[in-house]
Amino acid sequence: MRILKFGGSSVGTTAAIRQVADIISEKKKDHHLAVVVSAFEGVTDALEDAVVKASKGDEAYLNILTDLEKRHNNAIKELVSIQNQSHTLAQFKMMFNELDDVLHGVSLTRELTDRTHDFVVGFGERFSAYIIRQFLSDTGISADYLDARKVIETDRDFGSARVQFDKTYPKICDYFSETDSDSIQIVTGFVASTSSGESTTLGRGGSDYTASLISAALEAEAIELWTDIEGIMTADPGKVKRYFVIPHLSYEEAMELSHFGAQIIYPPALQPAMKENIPILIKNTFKPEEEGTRISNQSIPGESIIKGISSIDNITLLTVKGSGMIGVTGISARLFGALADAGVNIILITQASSEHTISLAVLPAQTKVAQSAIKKEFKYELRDNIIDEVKVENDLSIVAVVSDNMRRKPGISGRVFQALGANGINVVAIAQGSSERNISIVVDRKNETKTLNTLHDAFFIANVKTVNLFLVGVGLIGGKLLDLIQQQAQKLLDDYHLELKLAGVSNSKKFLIDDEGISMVNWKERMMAEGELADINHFIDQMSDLNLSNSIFIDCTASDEIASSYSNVLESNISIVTANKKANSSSLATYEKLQRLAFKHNVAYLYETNVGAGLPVVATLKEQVLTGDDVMRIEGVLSGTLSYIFNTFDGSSSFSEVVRTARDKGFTEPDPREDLNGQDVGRKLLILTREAGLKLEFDKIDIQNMVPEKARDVDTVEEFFDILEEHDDEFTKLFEDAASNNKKLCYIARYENEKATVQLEQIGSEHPFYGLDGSDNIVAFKTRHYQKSPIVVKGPGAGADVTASGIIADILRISNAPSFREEI
Ligand SMILES: NC(=O)C1=CN([C@@H]2O[C@H](COP(=O)(O)OP(=O)(O)OC[C@H]3O[C@@H](n4cnc5c(N)ncnc54)[C@H](OP(=O)(O)O)[C@@H]3O)[C@@H](O)[C@H]2O)C=CC1
Ligand SMILES: N[C@@H](CC=O)C(=O)O
Ligand code: NA
Repeated sequence: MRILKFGGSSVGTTAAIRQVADIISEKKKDHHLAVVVSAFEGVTDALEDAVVKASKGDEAYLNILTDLEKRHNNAIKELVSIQNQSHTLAQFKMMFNELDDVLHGVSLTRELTDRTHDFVVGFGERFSAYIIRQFLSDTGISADYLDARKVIETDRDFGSARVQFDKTYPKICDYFSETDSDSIQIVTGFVASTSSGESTTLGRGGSDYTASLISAALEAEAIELWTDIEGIMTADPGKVKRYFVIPHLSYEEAMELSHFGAQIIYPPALQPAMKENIPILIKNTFKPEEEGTRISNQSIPGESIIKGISSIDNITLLTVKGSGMIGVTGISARLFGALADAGVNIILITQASSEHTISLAVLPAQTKVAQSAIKKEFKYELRDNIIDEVKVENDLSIVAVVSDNMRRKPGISGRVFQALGANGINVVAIAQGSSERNISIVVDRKNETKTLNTLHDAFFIANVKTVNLFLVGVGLIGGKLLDLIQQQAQKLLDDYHLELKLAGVSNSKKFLIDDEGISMVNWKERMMAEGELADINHFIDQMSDLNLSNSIFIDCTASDEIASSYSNVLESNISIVTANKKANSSSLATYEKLQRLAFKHNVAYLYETNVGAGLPVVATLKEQVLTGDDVMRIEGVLSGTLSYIFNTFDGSSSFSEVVRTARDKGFTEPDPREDLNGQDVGRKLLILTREAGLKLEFDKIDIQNMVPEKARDVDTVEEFFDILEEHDDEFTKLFEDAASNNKKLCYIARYENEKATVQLEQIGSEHPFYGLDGSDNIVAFKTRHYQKSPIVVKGPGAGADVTASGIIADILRISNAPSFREEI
């Protein structure tokens, strides 16, 4: 025998009922069936509303009745064959008159007892079971109507009646043994009766309870709960986009998950079935081909470590704390006793092993009651300061990670907290049941969704991890970055399960933020059409309000304004990758503050492309310093532009033409004067000295400016080029002077003995920088460990490709930084 139960939404429309009939006719080929049905969707609520209105003398209850009668009559007309319609309508009319009479009585007496209430709200199931039975018979499926009041007996505690198992089970067995086993019993869910035949109801999860009781009595092979969702999900689909259906859960896991918010089943209702080890299947009426979720004690091979992640959106944390609690027996007994007496439902408890604090989570509606119960119980301890005030923290959520498979398995909680830490999520409290089946984490309510997504990504490793990119500046470098990401997208997805999603984008005119993602192809059209006027503060506000896990802010501008907003980004627990050197080359205080903020908020602040574009210059130096080495000298050609210019300029074309070519090749700053005036190189040298642990300010660097005086203050780059042309001869002369000495020109940055200089030099063939080619950068670090032969990094140090790939490398460093994706 298999028990099928169809919930309200599965019988909500006549189309749905036809679907139910199809499922039954399919199932009956292989199994003996009994079918429990709920009231049509919304009917129980309408009955409740009607009886409450009637009890207040509100005549509107009559309208509700009329609507209910119409709805059921229409269903009969649509579903029941012509020859059986008048009979069914007549039977239905009799039931309906009974309801009408009771409500009329309630409206006259203005009195609503629990007993009457139970009687009225149970009509919905009687209506639906009756109609469905008739419909099935008409479609050739032999079916009987069973009013469960005949077989399920409860006590007389109307409103919250308890099932009398010793009476109920024999009644069910007797009834079924006497019925024709070829005929399917269509059973009213939710309703029961007392020994003297008065109607009662089974409370929350009522129809599940009916199915569960019948299955336990008949020792059924399984229960199928047919509903409008595909099963129990790994997480709430409203909060986690990449949820999926959990194929299998143990009874205990199902209970843990539903305790923490996954309200698909109501475990107490399924207790009779669980006790008998009867498997429970959750299936979708509208997608019967889907596997659904199976709840049983037999696990399936290859199950994931974590089964599901659920949450309670709004809780209050009460903390009782005080030195007087240490070593004193009976404190917690008194605390929980007092709360139980006050009817407070405690969702989570955590106690420090020092016994100094006990924290407990309750629903906000119970905060006041809980607080005053505690105050009353510990009146004297509070007066004598043995116990401090009861601390109340509002606007918190509990997120629970649930699985049997994490029992006795080390590393799970490590993985949980590593993932949370990597996303800047602060943990307010933690509890783990000794069953090790559940790790519960209390977080700020604003972080609930982020926490769910972070943990979901961290554990369901077969799934893809999404990194949300917020890109400001989509010129040469930013544009190339988007191109390269697109080119790499499939590989990153296939090999690393990594999706780089553009969640925000801005240029100097507009910005657009969309957590669903922005196409990297037509971002511009969309941003210009839908975006808001560019405003970095609004951009950052919206980005942090979204609070997406794995967010990275990328700066591909050369703007001071954007650079000065980094602290806001880091304070929002969002990592930064920047090609813009302005922040790191501003005051030392700012540089140090940003490092501190990144550390404090446990996010990354990476800027490899600040020096030598994609070349591993910053990382090399950083690692050297971390190992305890001291930097004695930094020397290098740090400008791709200037390297290109002086490697190419041989007098055959004019200097200004060579500069234009460098610009066209994408080597220069947005304004090439920043290269020629030495500022860009100065910034890079400054950044390197700071990475080396030296405390330098920009104005301490002696920089040779090669921009002709007249060209320094003109407004546009074109005007600059015009003036530069007028000075071509001066540069030709510089070249010729060097050539006559058998030397070449080289613009060198150097730090040694507390002196920092950036200047044009003549170097001979013996110099290690002499052989530089194209836009090559070279940097040599002479350190305590590398004195004789310095560490040298060399290669193309400017251009869109190398810079964009350097930015991607930083993004990947952040994305893969935590090792929680490795299978334990
Ligand atoms: N070229 C190279 O080889 C290397 C460059 N870099 C650095 O990369 C950065 C970008 O250079 P590049 O791509 O050539 O510059 P571009 O001038 O081509 O692009 C700059 C982008 O920033 C946008 N922008 C400017 N100000 C703002 C603002 N306030 N708010 C929002 N967006 C703004 C511009 O908007 P709009 O499109 O509206 O003008 C443009 O999209 C620079 O900091 C540079 O130093 C680093 C290493 C190597
Ligand atoms: N303009 C710069 C670009 C890299 O930072 C250069 O030429 O090196
Ligand atoms: Na670099």
